[in-house]
Amino acid sequence: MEQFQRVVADIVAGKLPQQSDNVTIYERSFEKIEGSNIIMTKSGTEKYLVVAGNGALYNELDGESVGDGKVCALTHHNSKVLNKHFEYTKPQAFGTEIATMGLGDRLGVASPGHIETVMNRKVKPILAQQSIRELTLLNRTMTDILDAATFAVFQEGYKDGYGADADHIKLEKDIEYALGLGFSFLTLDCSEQIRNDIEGATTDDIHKEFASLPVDRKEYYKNHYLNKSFEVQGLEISYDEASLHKNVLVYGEAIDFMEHVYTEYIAKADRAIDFEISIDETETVTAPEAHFFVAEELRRRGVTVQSLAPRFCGEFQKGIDYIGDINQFEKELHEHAEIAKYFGYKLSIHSGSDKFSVFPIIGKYTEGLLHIKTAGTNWLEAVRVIAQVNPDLYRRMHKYAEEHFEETLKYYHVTPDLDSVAPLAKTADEDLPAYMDHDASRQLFHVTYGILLTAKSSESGADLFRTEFFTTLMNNEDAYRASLVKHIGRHLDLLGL
Ligand SMILES: O=C(O)[C@@H](O)[C@H](O)[C@H](O)C(=O)CO
Repeated sequence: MEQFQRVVADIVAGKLPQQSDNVTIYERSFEKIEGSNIIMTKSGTEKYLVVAGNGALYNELDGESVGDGKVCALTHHNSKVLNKHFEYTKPQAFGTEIATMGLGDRLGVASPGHIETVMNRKVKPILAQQSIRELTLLNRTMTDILDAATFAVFQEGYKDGYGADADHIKLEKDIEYALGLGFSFLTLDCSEQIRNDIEGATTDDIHKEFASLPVDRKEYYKNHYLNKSFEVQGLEISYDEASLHKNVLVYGEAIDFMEHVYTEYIAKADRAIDFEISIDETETVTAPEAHFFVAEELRRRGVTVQSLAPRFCGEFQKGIDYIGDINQFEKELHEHAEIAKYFGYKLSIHSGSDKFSVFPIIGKYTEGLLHIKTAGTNWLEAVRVIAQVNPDLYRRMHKYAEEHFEETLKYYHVTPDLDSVAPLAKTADEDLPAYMDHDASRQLFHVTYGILLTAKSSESGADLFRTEFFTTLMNNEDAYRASLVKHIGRHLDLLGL
């Protein structure tokens, strides 16, 4: 810890420490608060808070004494101390007044680049966003992602607000846990309650099942929807008996679940929560009239949502551009955007990474009433950096990903043409980064992140890639930051944000 002597001496004197060969100084983090001076630093590949003085902040941070100061690891305890003393390091809800972007960070090191990307733009960052699926595949916790966001915001001196999305939550215990941790955004995944089987049912079967519903339910739906017309910005929406019965059966249980969660958790929360309904991860494409039916039912039941994610026509596969008829997509996206505006919530786009061909359409019709989610693409930019600076590591990861790809298909729906991937053995080192520009190799890495970052040697039990991956990335932090600023910046430019 001797390398911190000068840093400590400088902040004891209230001076911004000078950069040195051994210690990187994150100048925007420097804070002087009630008798304590503090700054974020990095030595080697590890980051530390360096604090001096005699205030509460100094006394409450856990760290190793160096001179008249302390050098503090980025622990959960120290994250909560920062939250206590610096309000801007805590996540917040944004409502529907400004566009928001989910910037899922599977590594816990992307947020500084994300913060730089969104500065001075018409969008707020949801820096902490990981689904239960991602957390499970990476052996990470919700606390880990909140801590990573807290330290990144402090490091960057970013005081314009960020969010934390407990993403694709299905279980009430996870809702309680996430809200208790301080998450500001809850994405309720209703895929378990949506009746995909109705899609293939015969009209007679649908009528019979509808007829079996309680009389009062049937009367309610008939009175409010049957042969009724709703006009949404020129879009005429109506429900005959067949379409009403189908929507009631497909979405009825899901809407009950949404109402329950809103009533029991969101409405009772002690702070504003951005509540998102996710019906995107289902086989059933959300027709505009189905979107309206769900939204109108939520309105009738007094449920307020800040965003809703339909399942769009075509395919929003991970890490690659839109697949489908762009003209049909434009027609339906326009209708979905008008429905969202009619009810006053943001249209949410999941798997929003890399959908460059449809971003102008999305930006045109949502007009900023938009939430767009990315995650895996930020991991792929890290893989790109590895390919650039550590070709041997890239080659070993690429080979392992190819060997284990099939295992990921139980978690993700991707259909890469792996035969189109250039043979690794025939690819020169300088051409390795180009794999991140090819759809199939992008998807190969996109969905094998968990396998790669938790892979262990069968002999020694040591991790195969993780340690070297993070060491390489932390030794090339600026390259990763620049890659994110360029790639996510391209997303926002095309969205008009
Ligand atoms: O991979 C995941 O589970 C998440 O990134 C999830 O897909 C997220 O909701 C998303 O859509 C990010 O693009």
